[in-house]
Amino acid sequence: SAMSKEQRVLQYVQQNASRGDPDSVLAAVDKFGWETEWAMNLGDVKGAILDRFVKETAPQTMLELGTYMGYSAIRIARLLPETAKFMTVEFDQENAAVAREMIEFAGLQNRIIQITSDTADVIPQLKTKYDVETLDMVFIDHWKDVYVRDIKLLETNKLLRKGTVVVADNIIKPGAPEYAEYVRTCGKYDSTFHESRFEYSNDDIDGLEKSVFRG
Ligand SMILES: Cc1ncccc1-c1cc(O)c2nc[nH]c(=O)c2c1
Ligand SMILES: [Mg+2]
Repeated sequence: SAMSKEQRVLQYVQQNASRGDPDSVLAAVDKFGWETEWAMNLGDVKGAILDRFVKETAPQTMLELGTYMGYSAIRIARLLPETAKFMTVEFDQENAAVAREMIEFAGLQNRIIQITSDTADVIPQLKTKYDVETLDMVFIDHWKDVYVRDIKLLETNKLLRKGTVVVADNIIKPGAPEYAEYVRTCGKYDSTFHESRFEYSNDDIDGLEKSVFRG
């Protein structure tokens, strides 16, 4: 059967990037996104903002909700030390399969723990099954309608500590208004909005919310 868009991006990466070179993989995905087919990767513009947050935080324990094709997982993992523990969770099996190959091509499979499951099931298991004490950083980029559900799950499962940095994509497009309202008004976070551009767009606005847990 015909390839999916995600498989077309993976093929383009395998034919145009250098194996074991994460930056060349990111560049190939972004070139495809700008020039050939739009896809919901974080992208180069918002990606540069996330890079800065990851470098500033230097997390030893990191969680990503929403792997998709693995673009942001590669973006994050390329900045982490070998000793860091980084888990990424994806519900869709087909996307997870593409991500696994993309991450392997980038040579980062030893630095990323890929979990194919529902985040609502994984979050309560992180302490027992994945030996997590607390998280230093979280990147939320799965489905806007479950952002609030999942950050509350992180809270009730005692996975956040004073200073944990939670970053969320798509605050403007498609928009996560309930999430923005929650983190900005619940009193548990110091939250800032970082305006940017929607992925592979010169015109559309989007942005990342960065919320530091007060403990
Ligand atoms: C797909 C789409 N169409 C129009 C507007 C925005 C989106 C869009 C963009 C993203 O960055 C997404 N990230 C994670 N999960 C999503 O569902 C998602 C959806
Ligand atoms: Mg997104």
